[in-house]
Amino acid sequence: MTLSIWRYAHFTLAVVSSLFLLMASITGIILAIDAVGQKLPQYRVENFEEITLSKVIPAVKNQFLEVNELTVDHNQFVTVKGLDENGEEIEGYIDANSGKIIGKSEKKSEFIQWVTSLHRSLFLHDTGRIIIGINAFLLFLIATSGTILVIQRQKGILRFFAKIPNEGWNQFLHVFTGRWFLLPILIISLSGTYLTLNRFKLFGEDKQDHKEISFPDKAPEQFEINAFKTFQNIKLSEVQKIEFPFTDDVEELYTLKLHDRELLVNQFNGSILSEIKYPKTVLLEALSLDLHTGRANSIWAIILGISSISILFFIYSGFTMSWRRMKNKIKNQFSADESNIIILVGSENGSTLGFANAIKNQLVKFGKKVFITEMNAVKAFPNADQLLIFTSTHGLGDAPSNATQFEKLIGELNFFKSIQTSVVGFGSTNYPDFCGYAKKVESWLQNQTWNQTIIGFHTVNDKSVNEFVEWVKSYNQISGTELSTTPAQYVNQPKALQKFEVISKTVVSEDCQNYVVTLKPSKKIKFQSGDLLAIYPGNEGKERLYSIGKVDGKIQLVVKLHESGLGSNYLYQLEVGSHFEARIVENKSFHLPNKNEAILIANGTGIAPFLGMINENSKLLPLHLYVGFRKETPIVKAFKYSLQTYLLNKKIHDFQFAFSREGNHCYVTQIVQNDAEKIASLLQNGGVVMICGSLAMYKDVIVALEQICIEKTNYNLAHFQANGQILSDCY
Ligand SMILES: Cc1cc2nc3c(=O)[nH]c(=O)nc-3n(C[C@H](O)[C@H](O)[C@H](O)COP(=O)(O)O)c2cc1C
Repeated sequence: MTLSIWRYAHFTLAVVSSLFLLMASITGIILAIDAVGQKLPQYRVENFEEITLSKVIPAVKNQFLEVNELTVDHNQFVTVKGLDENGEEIEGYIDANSGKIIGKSEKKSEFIQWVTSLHRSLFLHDTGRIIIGINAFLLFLIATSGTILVIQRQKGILRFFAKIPNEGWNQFLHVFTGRWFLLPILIISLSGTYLTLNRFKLFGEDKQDHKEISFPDKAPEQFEINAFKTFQNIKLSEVQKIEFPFTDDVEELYTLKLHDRELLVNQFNGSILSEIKYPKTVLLEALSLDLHTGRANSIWAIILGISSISILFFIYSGFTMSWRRMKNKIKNQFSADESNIIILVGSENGSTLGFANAIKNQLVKFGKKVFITEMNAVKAFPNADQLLIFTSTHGLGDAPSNATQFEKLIGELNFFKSIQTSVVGFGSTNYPDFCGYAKKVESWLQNQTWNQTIIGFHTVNDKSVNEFVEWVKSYNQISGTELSTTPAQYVNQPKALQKFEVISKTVVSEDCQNYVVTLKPSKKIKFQSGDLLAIYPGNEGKERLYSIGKVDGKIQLVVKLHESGLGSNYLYQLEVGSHFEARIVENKSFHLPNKNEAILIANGTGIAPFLGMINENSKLLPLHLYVGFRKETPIVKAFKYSLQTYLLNKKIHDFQFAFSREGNHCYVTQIVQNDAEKIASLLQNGGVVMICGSLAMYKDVIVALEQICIEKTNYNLAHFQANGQILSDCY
């Protein structure tokens, strides 16, 4: 809970100030580069730190007819203003040892002036300065709340720089840069805030005036300037500016503006006539300017520039993470009180909620009354029969922030009837206590009188969809539901889409609603038969997946046109030659193992990946295809025709068709059963069985295979499943 408060604070502050921070970072990078660039022409003298005014002032006076002022800038370059021997006005950098001009003083370019003005005040004068000042302070708060989040995440200040487990590129980037750039960002934000406050004199101004000086009527004797004690004691490095006396009038003085004080010095004997010390606010302002602009030190200027770049990274990675978190929201079609299945979710960053939502949506489609909520909202749901708990682990074996109250609440509640439960732990083996919190949840449930565990504790490492599908399969078996066991169904984050061209498409008939569509990716991409093509029809963000057969390097899909099918209608209405966007989803668990004999079992459109696998079988592995259709329609005849060609090329060893409405009047399960001996020996010799098509067919085939295993091998089907010899992609 506390974590959430800091996270909300961090996020809200970032949202409020992001546009300003974006502008301030980009202009800050430019100004940092300028600050480094300014130091490149070297007008700084070697002995800058040692040389005193008793050397510099006579040297300068020697070179010019008249000297008005001498300034020393933050680059330690000395500029003189005055008149040359010809009485011409002159302004330039000098060598402080000789007083000679060594370079022309240059004004800042218009571009840099423009950027500076945007950075400081958004061209809005005082109003702009206030806005920028507020944002500098917000940056300070963001950095502070971010530090607290890193400390909480790393479990203590002492572990601040401990290894960051890999939780995705964005999170890694955010935490990594956060730890290294925290200090410069705090300095940038505090100095920026101070400069604004000081500009509006919010710290008061206790600047003194010089005291009244009484001058003699007659000018005293002129001593040698290099003998002035005052000038001998002041180094050039202490000076900001020297204003020279205009004439040899007795009231004309040297005004020495040093870093910490201002002196009025007698031009005849060097005595100090008045001295005022600058107030602390002025000293702090100079320090803030040095720290905020990097003007005094090029290494610091480079650090400031890199820190500004890091702020851009923060904005990008922070918003990407938050978007992912928010994307997986809780939405319910049924109320808590009317629902029979309750899904409780413990999730910090939203990925577990993504898995839970995928299950909820499917169960609702199958007509179940399901309610999904966070674990902290657990209660004695009046109509609940089943409690599915999906939880991640955070900290070091701790609860995610929306599950922190669960232990207390579950200890207090009673359903007064038996409730079926199943716990799935989401975690990462990068952490010492893998799924530690989920394990605790499982043990708390075991202590409840009402608990009836229906599936043993399952874990999912690193958001692995394949591991999650194992739980889905167990759930399907126990509950009799037909939730999708296609891993890609649970992939949470759609990646960048690619363009595909429609190369050819067959037409459907009254007899046959299946059609074949061939596609070519616009750019070269890697894919293979058994992968999936995800399409997004109707711009509604809905995803539809189709099994790919790679035939002659192109994507071949076999699709059944459903009357109100979103995906099948979308693909069917695409013209040959037109383009559309989709993405390939790698489906490693349904790739043809490239050294084994294989039995391929399909019904209907499930033939698609197998046609591709056979086409690609350049190693001439012995492949046996069993496929079921209703009737021998023209499209099925075309499949048969190409299979006969593959037979001649030895790309397939044999194939059998089952027709449920004509011919041999049987289902594919039956032709599988007929070949029990062959299947048993293939499995015992390490071969694989791949199944693609409807879930109903899958269930029947699995029963048939179970029987074959028991009767004809020394093992049950689970043995071959565990060996990775039974692969499926059914829907
Ligand atoms: C700060 C932090 C601490 C974590 N601690 C653990 C842990 O102790 N044990 C574990 O198995 N996984 C740990 N994880 C991994 C997460 O549980 C895992 O990535 C999970 O899939 C995240 O789910 P969520 O996005 O729903 O929060 C941690 C992750 C983070 C970011």
